[in-house]
Amino acid sequence: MSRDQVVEVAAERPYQVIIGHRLHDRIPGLVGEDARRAAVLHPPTMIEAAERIVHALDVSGIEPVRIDVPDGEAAKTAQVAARCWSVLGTAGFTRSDAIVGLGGGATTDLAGFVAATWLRGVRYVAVPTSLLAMVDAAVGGKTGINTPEGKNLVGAFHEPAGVLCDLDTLTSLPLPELRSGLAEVVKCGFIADPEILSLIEADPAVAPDPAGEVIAELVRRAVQVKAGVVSADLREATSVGTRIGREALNYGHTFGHAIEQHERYRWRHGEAISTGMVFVAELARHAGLIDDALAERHRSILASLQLPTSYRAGTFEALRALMAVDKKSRGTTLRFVVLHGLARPAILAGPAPELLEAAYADIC
Ligand SMILES: NC(=O)c1ccc[n+]([C@@H]2O[C@H](COP(=O)([O-])OP(=O)(O)OC[C@H]3O[C@@H](n4cnc5c(N)ncnc54)[C@H](O)[C@@H]3O)[C@@H](O)[C@H]2O)c1
Ligand SMILES: O=C(O)C(=O)C[C@@H](O)[C@H](O)[C@H](O)COP(=O)(O)O
Ligand SMILES: [Zn+2]
Repeated sequence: MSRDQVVEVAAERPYQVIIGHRLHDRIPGLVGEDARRAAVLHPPTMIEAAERIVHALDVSGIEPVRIDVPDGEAAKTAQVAARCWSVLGTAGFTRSDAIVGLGGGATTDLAGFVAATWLRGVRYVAVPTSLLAMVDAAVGGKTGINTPEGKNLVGAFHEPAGVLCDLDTLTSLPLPELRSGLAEVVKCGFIADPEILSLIEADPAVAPDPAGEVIAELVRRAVQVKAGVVSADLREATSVGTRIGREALNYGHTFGHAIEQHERYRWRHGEAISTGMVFVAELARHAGLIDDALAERHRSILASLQLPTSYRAGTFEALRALMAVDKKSRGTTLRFVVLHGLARPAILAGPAPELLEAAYADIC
């Protein structure tokens, strides 16, 4: 892709997702004219990119404050958020100052949360560096941290001022992380844009190539799906009966989040969501909502990307308990995002235990 692509997000505060190359110079502009300081939160893997951003801020007359956070899921804790607040307080961050989140989805979730909570909300710029963060985590304003009881249980909706997806950064991303990001891309294919599935099925081996044309098209399409959904239902408030808004983006996540926590975050998010999508496809098949071919398409496309499609037997009770704290639950009723057909997401509330057990047996 030679030119930058721009996807507009028309939520409460409209902003752009820019997908392209060498985008870091745009950060000072997004941080805003009023900002005197900007904090750059990043994991150890992103130190060189962080230094470049720090330099760009500095020459623009914005005082940079670099905040090193732990890698991956270890960043999404109350303790790490509290350390960030402490740095901001010591540096005298005011409401006109800004936060930049540079890294994978774990970092952008934390950075967005710190921006949402510092002084009840300051400007936030997302600079996702993993495929998963570009296509999903950095777009849409869901920010948050985990608690010992579950995934993403504390958070806020806080939209970024802009999102910069610099495809050049994907060249250093390890292949398993690229594959993990593709799970969320496949999710967008099943819930809204089947052309994504066709593009991957045409040649699954080229999909994760960070320098390829296909990945650029997949990023654009997945961001477009996410932008469309969050523009219509930012706060995940549209859900009447089986009608569904933002909850559609949670496809595969009820079971997937339970796996992540059960595995103490040793599975990547996309890997857990991959198995979660196969589980929920089997659930929909047993409920008579989709046919065998559509359920099988989940397995085949995810397996072709070398993503997991199964899980250990003998863990259902533990996973069932973890699913109970999913944000889609109401009282004691589990609610799953299912398909009623390709690109027709809906809610299945309170499926019978036999259906859940049959779907679990299918993935063991
Ligand atoms: N807020 C949302 O809407 C949303 C959506 C999807 C996922 N998420 C969250 O995102 C997280 C998963 O994101 P992730 O898969 O990016 O995981 P991650 O942030 O843990 O990043 C994965 C690994 O890749 C490394 N990395 C990132 N960019 C790199 C690069 N360019 N080069 C080399 N290494 C790089 C990271 O340091 C880390 O080790 C989960 O916590 C998930 O819950 C949030
Ligand atoms: O943006 C959304 O909405 C999503 O559900 C996207 C998911 O891919 C993402 O993993 C999100 O963090 C899950 O949110 P949660 O509300 O289930 O914690
Ligand atoms: Zn996800």
